Amino acid sequence: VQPGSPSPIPAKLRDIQWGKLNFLHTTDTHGWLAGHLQEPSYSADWGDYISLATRMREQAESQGWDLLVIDTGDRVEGNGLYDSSDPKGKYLYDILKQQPIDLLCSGNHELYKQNTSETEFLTNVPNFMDSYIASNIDIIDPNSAKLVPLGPRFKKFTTKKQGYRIMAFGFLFDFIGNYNNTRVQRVEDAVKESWFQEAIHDDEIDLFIVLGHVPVRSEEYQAVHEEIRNARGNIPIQFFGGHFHIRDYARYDTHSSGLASGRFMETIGFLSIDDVKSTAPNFSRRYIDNNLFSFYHHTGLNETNFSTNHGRNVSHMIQHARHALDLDYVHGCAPKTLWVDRTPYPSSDSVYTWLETEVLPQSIRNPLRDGTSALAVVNTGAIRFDIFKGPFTQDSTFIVSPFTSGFKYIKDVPYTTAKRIVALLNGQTKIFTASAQHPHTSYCPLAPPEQCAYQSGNMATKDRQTAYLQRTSQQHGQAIISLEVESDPQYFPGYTTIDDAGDDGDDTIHSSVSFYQVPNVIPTLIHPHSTQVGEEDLDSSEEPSTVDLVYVDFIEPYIALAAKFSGLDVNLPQDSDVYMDGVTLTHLIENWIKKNWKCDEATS
Ligand SMILES: O=c1ccn([C@@H]2O[C@H](COP(=O)(O)O)[C@@H](O)[C@H]2O)c(=O)[nH]1
Repeated sequence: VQPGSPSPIPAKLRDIQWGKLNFLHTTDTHGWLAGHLQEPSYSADWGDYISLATRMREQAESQGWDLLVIDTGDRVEGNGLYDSSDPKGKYLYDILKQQPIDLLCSGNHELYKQNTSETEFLTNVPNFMDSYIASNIDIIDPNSAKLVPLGPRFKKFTTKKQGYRIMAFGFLFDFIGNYNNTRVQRVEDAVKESWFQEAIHDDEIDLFIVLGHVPVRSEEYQAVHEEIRNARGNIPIQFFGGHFHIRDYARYDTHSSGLASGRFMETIGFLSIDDVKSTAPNFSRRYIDNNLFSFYHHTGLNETNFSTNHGRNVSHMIQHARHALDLDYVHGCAPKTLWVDRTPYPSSDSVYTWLETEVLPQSIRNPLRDGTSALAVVNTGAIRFDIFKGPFTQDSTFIVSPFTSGFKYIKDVPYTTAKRIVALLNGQTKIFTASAQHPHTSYCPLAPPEQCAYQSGNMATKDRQTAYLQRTSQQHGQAIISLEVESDPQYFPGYTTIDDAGDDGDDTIHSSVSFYQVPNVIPTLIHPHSTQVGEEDLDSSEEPSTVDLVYVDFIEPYIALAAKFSGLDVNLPQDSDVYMDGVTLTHLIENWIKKNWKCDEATS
């Protein structure tokens, strides 16, 4: 663990159930290799995870069983350890590669920017060699300028102890937001390729493993499942997924299942199959809270014999990197906790309400447009994490808002049209999220990813969810999107997952936390600033007739689409301009906090 990280709180735990074949799974770690320094439940770091995998592998192998380690992508963007260095990821890749990962693949965040995907290709793929699978991603090789596979399309191997013959694939969902130096083939098309058909017809296979940065309930995985089933009947298939940042476990049939292991190093997913070759293989899943209390419990070890030298050294590497990046530097102190979706929006504890009532009105400004009102539109997915009461550090800056998008604007838009654009972006028709042809699309580009799981309505135990949601919406006037289990004062709050195997998947027995729906975008009307020195800003209670429509440039394609539907005659990007040169949402938030959140006894 990192110095200063909080000790885990002892809790009642459910055991893991070992099988002859066992897996540890991470996904959507987004640079959180130091663990959570403000949350005891998730305070273990990548070094501790290395110790866990080593100890569990030792124990499995001593019984003649196998253990495989899997990661399903989005390892970058979302934490100071990755985002605050120059170049980004200066320390991350060396730390990541310390864990012997047996199978890994790319997420969408590895592909948003040219330099990220090129680093993936030139550094991370070689670090993991043939374990890195890219079944549907190509990249323009920066050396040859040729389009080549990002990594091998599949991996065939035999497990060390049981000798299971495995064929593994590694997919990315049908992502369309990648930079133009990469090509993502639709999964539904990739499975029709001859290399895939040959691979699934290989007779010398006991088990297929499909890993992917793909939600476990998705059209993409349905297509892979169907293709393998059609070719190979009842052969066991184990899927590992991610992207929606949720814990989830789907049973597709008696011989296949899919595990999703959360986000941000909160969860280490465990899965076992016993026995792959039997007529009725038994699958067992567990979502392990990422802390030493859980790790000691599941290995039967303790603080004197759990950590390996290698694990401890990696914790030191992380500590050194955090120190070099000055991640503990305090910019200010939050007077209270602000939540992404653990409180209704709008409300005084919502990070979005804080943004739209305080940060944006006081920070969005273009002196050249001082006489004009602005409607600032920020996508809710641009905010990645909660802000906890207390010190707001250099690390927190990137945890909350890691992206490098600036602000652009369309000038002099009729205010009614601007409001219509916002309404469309937030619309129930879901034209920007899902369509009639693809109601369960994995791509929902505006809101935080966990919201997409709820938007697509494609969750476990749907009937129970629906009944519950109807009841709670009536009670609270706003949709709550998680199920509550009985709350019990002897438990502290945390994940209480309901999946296709029931409600006993989490290792730690928690009391439940409610999650609420948030819109795709939040609009903030900013009244004109005075152009005269010393004059007060104009106070306008009246609605403006026109506004500058200001937005984070990441959402420009969706603004363009909504503008078209709203009858606004603009051609983007030609008709838009930079609103605040070189300023990102991250800068705005950091500067506002420096000015407004002083540390004193009450807040630090
Ligand atoms: O530059 C960016 C990139 C992404 N976003 C937001 O993030 C989600 C995707 O998050 P995942 O971790 O891949 O699930 C996307 O929907 C956007 O809302 C962003 O705002 N800016």
